[in-house]
Amino acid sequence: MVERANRPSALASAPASLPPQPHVELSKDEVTATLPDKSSVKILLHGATVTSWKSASGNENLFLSDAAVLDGSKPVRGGIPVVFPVFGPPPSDHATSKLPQHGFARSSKWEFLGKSFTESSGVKLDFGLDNTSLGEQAKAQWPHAFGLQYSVTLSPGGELRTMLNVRNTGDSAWEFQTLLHTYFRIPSISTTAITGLLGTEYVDKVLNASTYTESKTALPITGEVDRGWSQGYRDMEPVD
Ligand SMILES: O=P(O)(O)OC[C@H]1O[C@@H](O)[C@H](O)[C@@H](O)[C@@H]1O
Repeated sequence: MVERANRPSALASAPASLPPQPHVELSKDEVTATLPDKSSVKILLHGATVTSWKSASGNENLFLSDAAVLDGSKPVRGGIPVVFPVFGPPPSDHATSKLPQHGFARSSKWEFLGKSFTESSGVKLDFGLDNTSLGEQAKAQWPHAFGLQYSVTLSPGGELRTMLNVRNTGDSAWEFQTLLHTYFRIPSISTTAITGLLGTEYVDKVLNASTYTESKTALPITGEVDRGWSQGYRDMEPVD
């Protein structure tokens, strides 16, 4: 055998093992992703509702009612319901008027479009819903062509990002409202207050839907509160 002058050197040996990867599990009804640091997220295909978001310590960040129904027969009470194409009860003189409160996205079965690993060693889970996959009732109540893509990204350290992309895939314009209606879990309601609302106007649904101006720097929650703040929030954050 003749020895070649420019014989390629042997490839550097592959690392013994890859660093730990995010683990994604898909069942008939839900998708669960767990990162190597043990932070995790769980999404029900019904409504693409995030029902659990845990930090690496195992701490749950979302509230899910003990009475929540997860079999697809009702919207989920808790987690992050996706509100589309109308928020609240639809106005009677609007194209959404026949829809149920908060629209149909939270009551529809979404498709899991796939997972991708992010540069920061996190994982992005994509879900889709379009008019062709809606139930007959919803199609009749809101006959527009649309495509929704909802991305839920979990990053090391347990940071969660959610992004909803709305496309009009038809020929005529339509109006919509949307909201990621997040239910945060808090350690104790009696030690929680909301800051950043001083001077802003709100509609109080508990008090005949009248409009008021917030007069407190830190708003404690001492009873039932159901309010919609229509102005921009200023550094709003719950404190305890
Ligand atoms: O009971 P639903 O339809 O899930 O809505 C939950 C809540 O949604 C909020 O946006 C409304 O202000 C509340 O009045 C309502 O209770």
